[in-house]
Amino acid sequence: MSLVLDRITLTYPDGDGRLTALDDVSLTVPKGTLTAVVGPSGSGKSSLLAVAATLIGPDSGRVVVDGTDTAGLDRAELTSLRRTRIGIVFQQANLLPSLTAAEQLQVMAHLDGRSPRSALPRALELLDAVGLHDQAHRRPHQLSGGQRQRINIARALMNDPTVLLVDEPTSALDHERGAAVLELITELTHRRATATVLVTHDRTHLTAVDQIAEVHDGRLVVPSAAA
Ligand SMILES: Nc1ncnc2c1ncn2[C@@H]1O[C@H](COP(=O)(O)OP(=O)(O)OP(=O)(O)O)[C@@H](O)[C@H]1O
Repeated sequence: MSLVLDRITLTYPDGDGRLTALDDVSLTVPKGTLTAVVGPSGSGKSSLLAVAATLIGPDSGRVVVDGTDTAGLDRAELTSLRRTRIGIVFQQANLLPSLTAAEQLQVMAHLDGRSPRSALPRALELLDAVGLHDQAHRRPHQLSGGQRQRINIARALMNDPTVLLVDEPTSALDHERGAAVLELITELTHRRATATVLVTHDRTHLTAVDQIAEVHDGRLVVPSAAA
């Protein structure tokens, strides 16, 4: 099992009291499978992703990434775990305007203390995997929204993560491009054997997911096998 959320409770300060964003949530995502997290606005989807990414520590419960219980790790170890085992795709691509597509990916290696030059072959391989091998030299303003989102996905895979967390990747895309990006995420999940969690409020493209986790008011309603 690559990602296990075990009885997670998360609260935020709310006036004099606390707001419960996640209430006893348990979810297991095996390698090579895709779990969609769906639910209305404010139900707790982003909170669940942030806890899975170890960006927020829960009030209680365990987050286990690739067999490692993250509760036992200090800040530096958590940073290292995030860099090496967890790929995160945020809603907006947040690409650096002055860098080419290949350089956006090479930066990830640089952050990890490796030389960008040595990371070029992997960057090109991943750009190829997301169908952008002929766009490696282009900068963000020369690319479409769908292409930018593909770079965003390729960048998250740069350090070969076991867990891939994706937040609303299709929200800035039209229907066709959204479907293509979801197809790509599904294919990469299988090919690269990542445990992938995809947060979305849009159920239209969810035909190929392995599991749908529905969140309502911070509770997981039905973790069920997808049709
Ligand atoms: N930093 C915060 N401080 C206080 N409350 C927060 C914070 N972040 C989220 N919340 C609250 O926690 C609950 C869950 O929010 P969350 O962002 O996880 O929902 P969501 O399902 O991702 O919503 P959306 O689909 O609108 O992005 C909401 O009631 C929200 O107002």
